Amino acid sequence: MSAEVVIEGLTKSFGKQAIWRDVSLTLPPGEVSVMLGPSGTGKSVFLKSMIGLLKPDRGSCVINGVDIVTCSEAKLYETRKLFGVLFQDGALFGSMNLYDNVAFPLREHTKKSESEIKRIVLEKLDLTGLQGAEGKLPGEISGGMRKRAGLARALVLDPEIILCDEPDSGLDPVRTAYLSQLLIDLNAQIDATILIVTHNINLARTVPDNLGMLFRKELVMFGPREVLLTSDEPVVEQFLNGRRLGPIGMSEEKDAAQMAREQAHVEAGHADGTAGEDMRGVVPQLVPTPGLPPRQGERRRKDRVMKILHTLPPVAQQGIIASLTDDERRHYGVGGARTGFAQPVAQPSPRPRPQPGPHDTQEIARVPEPGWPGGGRP
Ligand SMILES: Nc1ncnc2c1ncn2[C@@H]1O[C@H](COP(=O)(O)OP(=O)(O)OP(=O)(O)O)[C@@H](O)[C@H]1O
Repeated sequence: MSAEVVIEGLTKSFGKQAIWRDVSLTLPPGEVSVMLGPSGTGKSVFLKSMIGLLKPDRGSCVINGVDIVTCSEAKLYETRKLFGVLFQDGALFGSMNLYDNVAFPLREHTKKSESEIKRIVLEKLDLTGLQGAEGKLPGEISGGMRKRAGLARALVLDPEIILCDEPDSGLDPVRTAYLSQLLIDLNAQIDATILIVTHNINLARTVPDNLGMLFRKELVMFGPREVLLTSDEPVVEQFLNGRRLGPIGMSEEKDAAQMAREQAHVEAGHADGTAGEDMRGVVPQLVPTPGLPPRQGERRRKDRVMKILHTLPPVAQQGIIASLTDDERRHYGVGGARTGFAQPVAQPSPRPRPQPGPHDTQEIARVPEPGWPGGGRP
């Protein structure tokens, strides 16, 4: 089960400090989205605003027909039950073992019997790879296990929407890779709408269907992963490449003079702190572990993205088409037969900026019809 989240004109400030303004985006049902942004751009504030823990100044956030910005306390309480939230530190109670931590929302919010609670808790611990660890205290387990326990607890009320605040923070790259796979597997199993806030470039490049970025108190972009992964937008490019060179500074945005000085420094042959490779391009997205069902959100996303394909920059279109199977290409009426596995989109250098205006009509998808080849369509 999954819900759509429609956010329009959301604006938040604390006193005179504006955090972000006029944020509008839709989290499509059952799809995985990632929100990027330098530290302090208000990503956590955004998540808290989505569940009504913080009150935005204006705008709306509509879930199943309920605007959580303006609804009554009672409606807000009801709507919050649709959410499972993984906080940065797992937010576990230190004095409770994992079993009791995971059981907590069920004991608080439902009238389920202890035997029913046991069944659910053990199922969620199993789902997150924590079987056998139920007797441990949070202080006795690793950071990765704490994250997974936080995720198990976020799942017990069968959420339609899962929010994850920096699920990778404090984890090594290998544990982060496992966690990324876990999120995709969970999405395949429960079809929840997922929003992940992260700084992790690898996770951002391989996990989500959609990517967004907050910067300069605004939502710079939000859209299909292929659009941001191939974007020329300086702040997106800088962030996804983890470069010093670009508009994002150490504490805040840079001024033009500082950017020009840094550009000259790099042009003079000095390193800018990265391995030097250009990480732009559409890399293959993670798929569910073999044996799990296909992601319904991914299937729906293909239909959705192919309908808007002609509105996207050509290089993003190319990335989307490259990821389709031959059957899918025939179904959507795009491109020729597939010659190999989806390749990262090669970027000519220097890369021309996407031009507004009509795109190659060969690459424009027709609206999909019912009757998906090979079945399995929701
Ligand atoms: N309850 C609050 N009252 C006042 N200011 C707050 C409150 N919560 C957050 N802020 C401010 O809002 C800004 C954004 O904070 P937030 O934690 O959302 O950033 P972030 O993008 O998640 O950062 P990071 O990536 O470092 O976790 C910060 O300047 C912070 O001090």
